[in-house]
Amino acid sequence: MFVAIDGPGGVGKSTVTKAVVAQARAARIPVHPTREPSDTTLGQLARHGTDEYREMALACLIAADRYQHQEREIRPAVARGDLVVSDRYVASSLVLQVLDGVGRDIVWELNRHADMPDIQVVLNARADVVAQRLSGRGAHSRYEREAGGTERECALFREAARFLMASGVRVLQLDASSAGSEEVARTIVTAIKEMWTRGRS
Ligand SMILES: Nc1ncnc2c1ncn2[C@@H]1O[C@H](COP(=O)(O)OP(=O)(O)O)[C@@H](O)[C@H]1O
Ligand SMILES: Cc1cn([C@H]2C[C@H](O)[C@@H](COP(=O)(O)OP(=O)(O)O)O2)c(=O)[nH]c1=O
Repeated sequence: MFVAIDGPGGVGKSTVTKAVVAQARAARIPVHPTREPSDTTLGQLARHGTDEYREMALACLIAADRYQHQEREIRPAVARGDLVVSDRYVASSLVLQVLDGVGRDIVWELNRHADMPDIQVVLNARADVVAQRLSGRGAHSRYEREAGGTERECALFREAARFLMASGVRVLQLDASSAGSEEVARTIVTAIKEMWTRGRS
């Protein structure tokens, strides 16, 4: 089973992903945590290259890393029977590459051969709350440094959630404005357990 957790920078994805992994392990589910960009050489080029690479070049670099990640890590872990939990996936491209000036149709086409997650979590929150968390943690990328970026990012994640749902993906939209990360994680793990048990009965 494959779960992706996406949302604006600073909303709490990494924190919630760690809590989901811990709670799923406590429920004796074998978990393979991962993230995108991946921790390979290609992924590091993307993660640390958002100032150097832009638009189509970055969209292709991110997609290339995603296909490599899928082939080498996600599919083998799913085949072993692990729950794969990825901090960021295609939904992030539908927002960040679009913010970067690439049309959504082109981003979607570049990602056409990417396996869709069994559950796509879109973690969102009020833009002022996200901006505050981001300033507390410090910006990690060009997108996070741009003024007014958070508001557009939050709105685009809502749009991406609708787009993915319309494309047949099971999307779980959660608001992390006032809920703590453990509470958000519990909601996600409940949805995972439901599907996990069904898949094994
Ligand atoms: N549910 C939450 N409530 C309050 N603060 C949170 C919550 N989730 C994360 N944080 C804090 O917000 C900041 C950004 O979280 P992080 O997990 O790094 O976000 P992301 O991975 O989405 O960029 C961190 O300082 C983290 O401790
Ligand atoms: C997954 C993904 C990441 N990125 C970029 C956004 C970020 O600048 C960078 C790293 O992701 P990010 O999760 O923000 O890194 P950190 O763990 O440091 O907070 O990769 C895209 O542009 N598109 C994508 O689809």
